[in-house]
Amino acid sequence: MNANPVSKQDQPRVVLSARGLGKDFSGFTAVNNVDLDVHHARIHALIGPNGAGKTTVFNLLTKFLQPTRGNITLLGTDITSMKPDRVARMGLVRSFQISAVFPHLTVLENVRVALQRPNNLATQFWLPLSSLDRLNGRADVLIDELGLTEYRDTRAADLSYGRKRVLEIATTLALDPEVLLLDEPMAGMGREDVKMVAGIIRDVAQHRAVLMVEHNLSVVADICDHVTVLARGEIIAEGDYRSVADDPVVRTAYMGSEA
Ligand SMILES: Nc1ncnc2c1ncn2[C@@H]1O[C@H](COP(=O)(O)OP(=O)(O)OP(=O)(O)O)[C@@H](O)[C@H]1O
Repeated sequence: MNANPVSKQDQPRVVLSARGLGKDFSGFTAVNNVDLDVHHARIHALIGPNGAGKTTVFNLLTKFLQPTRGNITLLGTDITSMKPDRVARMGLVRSFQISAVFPHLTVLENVRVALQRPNNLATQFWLPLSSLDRLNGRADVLIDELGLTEYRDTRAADLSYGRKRVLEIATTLALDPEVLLLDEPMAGMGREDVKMVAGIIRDVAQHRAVLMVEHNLSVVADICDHVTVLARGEIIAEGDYRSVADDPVVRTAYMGSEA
């Protein structure tokens, strides 16, 4: 598999897949028989009512949890028994709901710190910050890509909540992932921020796969190419948003919930 950006005309290729994925917690089956194919340059949503098993699936894919059953393949390699850090280095990176940015550093400094990691500078803490100047070029490209140029020298603490989330996505992209997992990227955001972050995710997905858990179904309808619906740990429907939203099985599963 190559890691080069692929133009939109190219056939979407599967970069992450799961087969027969399952997880039991002391006899309770939280996830069962989940098959998933995540494609390059597509946004794939994982939705479902509370307790459906979405977070557990994320934890299984990123290897924070070991599956009870099934297997997971990333870029053609079986990662079922791998440790999370190795999986992240292979290109499967998760952006956490709780922002992982340093509040007292500027946008530029935060992105530079994130860029140290793939450059193996992370252990060289004694280096002065100025020695990271050579990372400025790449940092600026990333900052520009995510629409943060005008906030380059703003401390993360002074950004709006939405921009903080974008900065957090920028630090995740510093690892140049092939697959980006976003855990409720719109959680707690106002309408304008939701619109802005949705646009950013769409841009980001031009060159990589995005799998996101999202409760905001209008965002899912707007930006997601493919939707998988989980209920009680199992897939009950999948397809484009319209087809799953019209599915009576999905409507029943969401009854009394947000749909
Ligand atoms: N470590 C655990 N031990 C026992 N049960 C667990 C554990 N983690 C999750 N569960 C159970 O597994 C089921 C699925 O939980 P999960 O958090 O994956 O759902 P979810 O779809 O992400 O829910 P939400 O939308 O509310 O975040 C729930 O019934 C939950 O209580």
